[in-house]
Amino acid sequence: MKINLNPETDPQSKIIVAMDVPSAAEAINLCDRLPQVSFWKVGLELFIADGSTILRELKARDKKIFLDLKLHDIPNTVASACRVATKYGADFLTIHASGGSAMMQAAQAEAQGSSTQLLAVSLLTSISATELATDLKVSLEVSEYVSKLVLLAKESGLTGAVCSPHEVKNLRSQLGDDFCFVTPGVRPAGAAVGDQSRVMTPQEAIAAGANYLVIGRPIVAAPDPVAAWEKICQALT
Ligand SMILES: O=C(O)c1cc(=O)[nH]c(=O)n1[C@@H]1O[C@H](COP(=O)(O)O)[C@@H](O)[C@H]1O
Repeated sequence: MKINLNPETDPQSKIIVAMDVPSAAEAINLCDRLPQVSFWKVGLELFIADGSTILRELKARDKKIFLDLKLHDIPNTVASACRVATKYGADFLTIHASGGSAMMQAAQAEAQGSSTQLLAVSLLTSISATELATDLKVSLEVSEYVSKLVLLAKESGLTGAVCSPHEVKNLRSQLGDDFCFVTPGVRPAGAAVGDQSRVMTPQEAIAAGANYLVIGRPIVAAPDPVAAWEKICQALT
């Protein structure tokens, strides 16, 4: 486990591009079209299709890797999965905070001493305040619920979390500068929001205190991914 707080000032280094494509061949093509991207996220679709291939290729290209497996199971199962997943040498690996403290502690015990930092996923950025209340039957406000999950992650020994940019400012003031916040739910002005609910622009997310932004479709599904990437970088400088 290391605390990856991204002290670099270069705004490009704060963007993690989500490789949400169905095969290693497509992922490698994307990676080679965007050599400026230093940090890539491998999610469930790609990992299930071709996980070990793409992780090996990203390592060979000296890229940073966010392995987004969102593990959520009983403590023993998640700990065992973490033991195996950390062998890939990714920089970040996700588990769900809602799995509870015992699960997070067991996972952290496995990640400790590896080069992989665990991130606790709080409330998915696709979930709106209405869904939280009506579908999930949670009576707390979104910000309060996310705070509780992130504080539980910190108490369980984790040093980073995933949440929407909307919750970062408040959490940053509670947890200080030593905690790593990674925020999906990022949309450049005018981009399609799609299935995301709690979104902000890249500039707003950085201003709110995010260490890293996760951006997928606004780059990967753009007609010209290189132009989309450059436009986002320009907006951040
Ligand atoms: O853990 C994540 O990365 C994640 C957590 C979350 O709450 N919301 C969320 O969108 N993500 C991921 O971030 C990426 C966002 O992609 P776009 O909505 O296309 O920008 C996807 O790969 C999601 O799986």
